[in-house]
Amino acid sequence: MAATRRLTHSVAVITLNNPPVNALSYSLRRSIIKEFVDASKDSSVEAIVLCGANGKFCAGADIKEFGSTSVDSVSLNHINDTIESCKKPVVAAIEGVALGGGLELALSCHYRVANVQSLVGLPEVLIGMIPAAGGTQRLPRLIGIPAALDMIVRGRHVPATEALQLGILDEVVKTNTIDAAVQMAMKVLGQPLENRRLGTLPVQAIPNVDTFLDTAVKRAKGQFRGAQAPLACIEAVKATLHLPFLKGVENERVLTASLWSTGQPQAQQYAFFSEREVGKWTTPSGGKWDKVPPKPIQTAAVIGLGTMGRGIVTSLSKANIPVIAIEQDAKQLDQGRQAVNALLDREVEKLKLQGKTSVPGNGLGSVKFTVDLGDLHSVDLIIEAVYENMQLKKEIFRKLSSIAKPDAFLCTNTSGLNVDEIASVTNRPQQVIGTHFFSPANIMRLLEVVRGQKTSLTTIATAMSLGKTLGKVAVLVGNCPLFVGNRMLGPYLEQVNYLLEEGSYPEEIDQALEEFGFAMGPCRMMDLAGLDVGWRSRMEQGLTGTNAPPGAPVRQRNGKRYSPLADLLCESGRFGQKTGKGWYQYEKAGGRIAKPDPWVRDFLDKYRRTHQIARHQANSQEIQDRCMFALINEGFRVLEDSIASGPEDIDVIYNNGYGFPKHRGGPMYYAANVGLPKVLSTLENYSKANPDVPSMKPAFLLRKLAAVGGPPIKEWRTQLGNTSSKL
Ligand SMILES: CC/C=C\CC(=O)SCCNC(=O)CCNC(=O)[C@H](O)C(C)(C)COP(=O)(O)OP(=O)(O)OC[C@H]1O[C@@H](n2cnc3c(N)ncnc32)[C@H](O)[C@@H]1OP(=O)(O)O
Repeated sequence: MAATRRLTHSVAVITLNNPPVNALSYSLRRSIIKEFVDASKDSSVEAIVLCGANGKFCAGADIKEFGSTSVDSVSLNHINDTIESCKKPVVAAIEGVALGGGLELALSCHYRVANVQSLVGLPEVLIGMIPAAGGTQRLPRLIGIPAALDMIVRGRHVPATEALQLGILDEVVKTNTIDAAVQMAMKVLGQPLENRRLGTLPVQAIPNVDTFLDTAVKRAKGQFRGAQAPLACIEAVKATLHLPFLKGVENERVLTASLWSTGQPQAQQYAFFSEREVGKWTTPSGGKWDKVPPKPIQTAAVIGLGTMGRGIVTSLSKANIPVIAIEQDAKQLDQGRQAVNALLDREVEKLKLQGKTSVPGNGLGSVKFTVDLGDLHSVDLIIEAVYENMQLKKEIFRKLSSIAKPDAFLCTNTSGLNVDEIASVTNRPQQVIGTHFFSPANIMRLLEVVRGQKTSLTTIATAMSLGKTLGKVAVLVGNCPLFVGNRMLGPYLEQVNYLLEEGSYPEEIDQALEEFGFAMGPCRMMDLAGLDVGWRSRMEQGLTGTNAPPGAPVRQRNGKRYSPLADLLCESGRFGQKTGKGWYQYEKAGGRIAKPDPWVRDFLDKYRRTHQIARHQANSQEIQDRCMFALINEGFRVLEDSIASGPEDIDVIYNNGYGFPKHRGGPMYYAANVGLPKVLSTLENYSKANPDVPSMKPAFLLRKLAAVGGPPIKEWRTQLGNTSSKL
């Protein structure tokens, strides 16, 4: 971890070296300032270039050091001020990334030259912080308030070509970035530096700035639901209008301290590192992510071009993997082709915006559409994405056994069916694995990789590596009904139904959980997913419809409480958005604007009267507690069953697949934060009052952890002890 210095002509080239991303750790910062001060004093040096080792400029402050004391004696602000005030020209040579403190360092240089492939940005907001080394003060002075605010509040990684247009960069080159920076440094020798010192410049005035900022605050409140960092970012940028530079930087410090006291940065940083940890999978048999090499996937196929299949084809093509897309007849193939082509056209537009049009074939893998399964004989990996029907899936896997080449991997995109049962009909169960994509599959980041009993380590490694190639966060889970995410959703939605029965209306429940921070409340989510999906499954399980036990009480099944509300809605043709009616009404079938429906209120009121249920209108806190604690309790059971290997895995699944607010870290991190004894006692109270709701009976592991005072989440794994692992 050091900065090194060499001389090229009369230019000192200082290289940041702290693998893997040259994060600005305390020791790197110390070394930078030493090399920089030496270079500025050295009379043989006329100019200075700052660059990063291993093709990366710098990914910012070392996040691992946040919260630790005694590392602030060489602050990044001090380095930046020293660089900016240097009398010799300083040029940043940006390769790979210049993010967070990395871009702030570059902004304090007098010039910036970047490689065309590089990305710049101030993504601190994504880890619950604001840029606090002058970034909120220098960037608006360079590119104006609107463009700076957009970058800072969204934490966007901006491609070099766009950064050049915005005025962040002075030059973009295809190769030899450091040489180009040295050339730039020599070219500007002798030119005045005053107007290159961003901290000394005024910020450009914009008309109606107050209205503009108020709108930004309103938008951020709506979009980020309870996350404080986006609001603090706006506050920090606003300061450029009325505070001199140094006061603005001091304000950054105050805002950072105040953010830290909310606990949100800690939660988001936990989420950041958890996403990286889940890639480092292990299995009880000794399989490990860095010991088992994945097989390269050069070609892939997707069977079924419904909503999921279309997204998966697009995702593979985006990753430049040639895909064969299969449907069962010409009509459905044609519909699928049109839908996929529309999605791919949008991807091309995005690539154009990123200046990547020069990549051969636009950087997208080719897609061949066919109805002939025989075309799959030479592909490396096949993803079946037909609808959730075990018999249909088995029929396809039987056929694939004889068609696919012997070493091809067979994946099933199921949201909860038994992967072992599907694998059992093939001649290669060791090469069968579940790949549970989330809709829309070309956008959603989560991939649950479901390991069957016979799935080989190579198959796991290959599926996990494919997830990474597709830009997803892949989490290895065990095989049980509904896996992790959907299994936990069961008790959560059960509570939603009970709250509706007891007297809450859909919009009240959604409001409470959206206030909690969920991207979408559960009733809107059910409407979006389609209420008929659960209804069919309940019919198959014999809980409702013609298979239901004759004479069963309406609100009980097998001695447990049961809510028939969603069944009744489906029986009256209300399947959600697709039919224009569900828990809400929509402007048309397929419409997206949810409006409270008087019909639903009337239906719920009548239902309560029929079943003589006294109305209990739960407040937001009760709604949040019951739904969240039901979800968390099932999370503990998932851990007990070793379906997920740790709480981080569950949190990553919920943050990336279910719209859980990242500023709360994830459901299990939230539980640790609330305090496990409190979660336990709330569940115990509910359970005592409602013995017919077994999902709320506190999980054994929750009791065990609460009994030792609720240790920090990092220690939970050691408490898991010997479980019969499904991983
Ligand atoms: C006064 C305060 C001043 C400044 C504030 C800041 O600068 S806050 C930090 C702002 N920067 C960021 O938020 C960037 C975070 N990193 C990323 O977005 C990605 O890691 C990156 C750089 C785009 C690289 O992505 P890639 O997919 O290539 O790799 P991966 O994410 O797996 O990261 C590789 C390993 O590097 C570790 N790491 C990344 N960034 C940091 C960081 N800033 N500090 C510490 N460590 C970092 C990451 O955890 C990975 O570690 P590993 O042990 O290999 O899992």
